[in-house]
Amino acid sequence: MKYCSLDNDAGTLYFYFLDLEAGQVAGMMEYPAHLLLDAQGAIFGCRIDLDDEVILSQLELALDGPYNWLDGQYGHLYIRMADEEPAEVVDLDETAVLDLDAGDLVVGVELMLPEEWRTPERLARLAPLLVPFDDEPVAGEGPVVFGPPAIVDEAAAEEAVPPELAAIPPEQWRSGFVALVGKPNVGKSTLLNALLGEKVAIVSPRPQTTRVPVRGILTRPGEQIIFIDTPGIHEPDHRLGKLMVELAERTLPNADVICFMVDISQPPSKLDRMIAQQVQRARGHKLLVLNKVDQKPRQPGADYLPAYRELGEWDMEIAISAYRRLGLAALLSEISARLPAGPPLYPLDQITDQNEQQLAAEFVREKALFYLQQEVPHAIAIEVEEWIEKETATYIRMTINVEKESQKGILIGAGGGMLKKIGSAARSSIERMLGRPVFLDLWVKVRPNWRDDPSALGWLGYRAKNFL
Ligand SMILES: Nc1nc2c(ncn2[C@@H]2O[C@H](COP(=O)(O)OP(=O)(O)OP(=O)(O)O)[C@@H](O)[C@H]2O)c(=O)[nH]1
Repeated sequence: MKYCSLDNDAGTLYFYFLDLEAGQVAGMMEYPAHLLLDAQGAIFGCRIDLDDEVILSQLELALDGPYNWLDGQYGHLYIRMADEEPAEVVDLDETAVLDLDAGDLVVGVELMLPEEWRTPERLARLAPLLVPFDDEPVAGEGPVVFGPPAIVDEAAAEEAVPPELAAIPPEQWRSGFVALVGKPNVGKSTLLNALLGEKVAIVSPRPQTTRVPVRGILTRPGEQIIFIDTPGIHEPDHRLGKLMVELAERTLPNADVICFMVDISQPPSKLDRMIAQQVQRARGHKLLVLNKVDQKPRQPGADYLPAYRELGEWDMEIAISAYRRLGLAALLSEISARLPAGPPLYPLDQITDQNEQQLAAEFVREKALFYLQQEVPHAIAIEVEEWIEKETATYIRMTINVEKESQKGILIGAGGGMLKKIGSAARSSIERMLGRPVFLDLWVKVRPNWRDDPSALGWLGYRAKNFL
């Protein structure tokens, strides 16, 4: 836990897991909560009873504290000031709210605390982390007001282009394309989402998550940066892989700035060397982006920076953690300084080139990548068959294509359990995106060998011309 804060008017106790800035909370989930009390009756933490809609990777920050832990058997998340057994566990009548950022990470917890629990004695154990509650937060200065989740405001936000942007004449703008390239799994999609503050690209711990280029558009006064998150460049072993690599490579010639992303916690590999050479041949400005600085080097004490530097000539090198949002302002200002003059290329309020249906299908693939092992999630392609806006919910029917009967069995799982798990996690992400309830109907079909079948790739939308 990084801070806590008490809003006495609302009767809410906040636990924060990182330095939040206003507007960073994009979604919420609610779960039963309990207070953990010591022998003096002081609160030293809480227990939140999760279900399997919350997936482990969402809890990375919440579990970062030295005494926080997840009892996986029961889904109990403990947020604690010390490693001690509670003298008493008190049920709270109101559910706790988990605050999620745009990447679906749990960044804070809100507990509705009845007045008798808001006394200095009850809060004494939290005092070292307690900062004053501030309803006019200053960016970077600690606690924020957790306003309504972003989805509530989405419709209004979509309509309104801030007048200060609309008033800037086209000749005063700068705009350009910024390619995020690198081998699989270095954090390109995580960086895109972090820079935009919205989830437009799915992320998973498995390589080759991104299949086609995804554009994310960042518009600030006088400048529009169009980021292109590319599939990780790798040695392909089927037609889909070849297309992924081709699409990634084709973004290089037209990019004004190329961010060559590497994982600084590991030494450069053959793939890093090969991609660096391709980047060197491109005309755009070349930034060496060293991601995952938060992670310890693979060999204790090793410094891989000189080896990465040697891979080419770089305009600039920048160390970041996309995951922890470190170094992003510096990266943005380096990109910004290299943008050519030119009018905005996309509408000022557009943030991605993907529509809601494509994103919804990607959320299903993301959850499959998370829950399924080995090759199965890579053999998945998703089609949206039906999308109907009903009065109380959006009805969505999707088909999940796999390549083999055995994969179908694994995807469905015993008693349908796996499909249910994937569906329920995906539904919750889609609901957050749409800001309304969703009924998600998932079907599974076997399409033998679709990743090597040109016509199947075509009708599944994996065609080069769709992305040029
Ligand atoms: N520790 C740490 N992990 C990170 C960081 N950035 C990304 N990751 C993790 O690295 C994994 C891969 O991230 P992605 O953003 O999917 O990587 P990618 O480069 O887009 O991957 P492909 O789609 O395979 O090309 C995920 O588990 C991320 O959570 C970081 O700064 N620090």
